Amino acid sequence: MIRIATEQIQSVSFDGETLYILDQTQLPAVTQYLRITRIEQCWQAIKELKVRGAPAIGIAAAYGLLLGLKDVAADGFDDFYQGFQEKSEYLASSRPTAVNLFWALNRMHARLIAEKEHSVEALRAKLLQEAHAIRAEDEAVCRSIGMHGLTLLHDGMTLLTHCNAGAIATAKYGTALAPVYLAKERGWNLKVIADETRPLLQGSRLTAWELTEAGIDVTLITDSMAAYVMSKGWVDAVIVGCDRVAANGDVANKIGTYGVALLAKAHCIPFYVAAPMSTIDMDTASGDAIPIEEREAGEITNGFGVHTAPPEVKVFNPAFDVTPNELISAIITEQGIVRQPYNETLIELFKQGGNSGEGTRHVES
Ligand SMILES: CSC[C@H]1O[C@H](OP(=O)(O)O)[C@H](O)[C@@H]1O
Repeated sequence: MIRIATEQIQSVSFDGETLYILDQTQLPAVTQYLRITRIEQCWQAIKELKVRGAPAIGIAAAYGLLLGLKDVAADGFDDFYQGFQEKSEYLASSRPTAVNLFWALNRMHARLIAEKEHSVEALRAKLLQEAHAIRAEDEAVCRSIGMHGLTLLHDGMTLLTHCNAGAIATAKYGTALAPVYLAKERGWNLKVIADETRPLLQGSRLTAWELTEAGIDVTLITDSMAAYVMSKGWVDAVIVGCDRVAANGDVANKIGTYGVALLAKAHCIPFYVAAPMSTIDMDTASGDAIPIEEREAGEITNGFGVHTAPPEVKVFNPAFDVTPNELISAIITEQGIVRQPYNETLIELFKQGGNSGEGTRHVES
């Protein structure tokens, strides 16, 4: 195994010509970066979870759009805009649940419209600026989520998390794991219990890897052990990421999150969701309107190349589930922490200047 400090890792970066993506399907055994020069490669990397995690998907899509626009030979705005629409809608078809994909594409669209008086050459430069801004802001957003998250925690706590909402799912720090990284900076000793998170094992392959690399105390468990460790009193709080927060506070996150939330409720354990404002979708009223991605059967019947079920067996493989807002103790955002009633507190948050991308809805999930 190649051991490098996680702070050196950049899940997504762009040098103006090439998009570099940390291939998360190869972790933890191999740390390798994909060199992406075509929009089709970006689409495939998102679809196959080579780049994954709502913020990282949005950042990759913003850069992937720039790669696609290299194929758009346009002298005037109208031709360029048509090409932009086509490339944006193509990227929007890669995965349906993580709203950051659409938020990032909408934000690039808003910048294009705002700058429409400029030449096509200038527009390309301004869209590159916007994509870099999306990435740079995400790093600051995640650090701020970490700072706010720390106000809910104290030294010596043990947190249970599900899936991976860590540094590699974002520009840096992560969302759910941001408080863990900042706690280490502060000299605290937080412990993490990580669900392996079937079927794609983001917890064992990614969270356990990230935290081990960072020298943070992490214990890996199977998803089915979460109830037992809670019953033993070993979990002080649960903290997870999200892929889309509806306007009423319902949260779509990796499959299995809903069950963890029910377990936390049963054991009177706080259940926190770390959510960048870019993942809060005020256009979606409640969780039942969030599109849930269904993925191929092979991820379950022969995950990682090992046949563990008859190949002809029927399979249901939703990649996400929805945790009803009443199971969520608090939502941690970069602008602060909100609690029930979420249908009111989330609106207040955006009135304070949230970055929802509303009003620029151009690609729909
Ligand atoms: C910081 S977003 C992390 C979020 O995204 C993951 O989904 P996937 O691995 O399919 O991209 C998971 O739901 C995480 O909580």
